[in-house]
Amino acid sequence: MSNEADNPATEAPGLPWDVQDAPARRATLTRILVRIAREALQGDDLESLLQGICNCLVVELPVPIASIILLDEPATHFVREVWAGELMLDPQPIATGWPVTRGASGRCARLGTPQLILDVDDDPDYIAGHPEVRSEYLVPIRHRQRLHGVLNIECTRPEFLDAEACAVFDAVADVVAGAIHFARIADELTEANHKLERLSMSDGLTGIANRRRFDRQLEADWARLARERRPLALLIVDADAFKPLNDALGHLRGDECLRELAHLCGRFAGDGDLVARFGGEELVLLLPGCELARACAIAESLRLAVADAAMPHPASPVAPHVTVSIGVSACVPQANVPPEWLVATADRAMYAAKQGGRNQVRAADEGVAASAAGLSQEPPREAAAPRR
Ligand SMILES: Nc1nc2c(ncn2[C@@H]2O[C@H](COP(=O)(O)OP(=O)(O)OP(=O)(O)O)[C@@H](O)[C@H]2O)c(=O)[nH]1
Repeated sequence: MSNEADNPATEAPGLPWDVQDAPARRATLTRILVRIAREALQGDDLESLLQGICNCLVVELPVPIASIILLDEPATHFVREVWAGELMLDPQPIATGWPVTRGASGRCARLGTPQLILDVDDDPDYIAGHPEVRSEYLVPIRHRQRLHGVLNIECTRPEFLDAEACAVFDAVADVVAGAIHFARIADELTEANHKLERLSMSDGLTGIANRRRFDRQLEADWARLARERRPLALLIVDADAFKPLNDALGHLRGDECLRELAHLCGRFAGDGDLVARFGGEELVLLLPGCELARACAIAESLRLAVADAAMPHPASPVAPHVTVSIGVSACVPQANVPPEWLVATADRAMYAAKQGGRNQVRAADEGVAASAAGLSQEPPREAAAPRR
């Protein structure tokens, strides 16, 4: 439920309404329509737009309560109410979900037709919201086939709800329906954009981050850790003899193997770390705050975990199961060195692991063995050229 504390409508109940003065009535109703159309076109967001419409109705007409009650998607419950005026009913029921089996508003939603109640005392479904209300008009807010809610107008003067006034409220409900429809389209577009953004950052085969996401994360972590003067480590994990695996067992089995490798890598990534598919059969782990010795230990544990998974590889020159070669690099980033330095050095280490016979971990800096901790943690002033 929504109502602004400083809502002008609550201070200005309906203006005098002369039933005899037809031209004046018509002028007022026309003015309302124009104002409401303007509100619908210019509202910043749906909530303030609906509030503006309710305020307008209460300020201009002998209407102590005007509300717009919105339905959930299957149209079985009212879930939100925007109102103006002097509502004396506890707003809580709507906030917790008001079924359409209750009240005159519920009847309007169920039947999908306007409900004109000329004497609220005679209506078995009417639930009092204000002691002076004598009549009520409820209009479904519908855009094409979709029912969005109900416009509720409560009056102190029964004669006010004549055919002309009801026709104006029907038009108001149409304007509200259009505004809700376009606001929901805008919400759906925003959601679709977020989904696209997520998709454009993930790898379709394995579901982990893709190269684009890795590049962004590397750049961001590099800049942040340069400021914090903390290390950043990178593991490049390359499946051994993957072409022979594909040739022997088929590409689908190769795909499955990549998914399993991605899953295994994920087991070694903590909060703030990133596992990504770098390309082809190469995966990467980016480990902010991690020094070379610890990164090498993680790489060794990962290598053993892959061996333990015992994925069959009948064509491997290394073992009867799938194995990986891992290159590790780590440094305290420097702002004047590009982050590609980390990739290039880890890549060279991975290449050294391949040259050394595969199924092993090598650390950066001339392919020194993984167990050799305490390597230089400072990147050179100029980035080494990437291998590819
Ligand atoms: N099934 C499958 N295979 C892929 C995918 N991406 C790349 N590959 C294959 O991975 C293989 C990589 O082969 P190479 O670069 O020659 O390396 P390798 O056979 O793994 O040999 P080493 O790396 O030297 O151990 C190629 O045959 C690619 O077709 C993928 O998404 N699915």
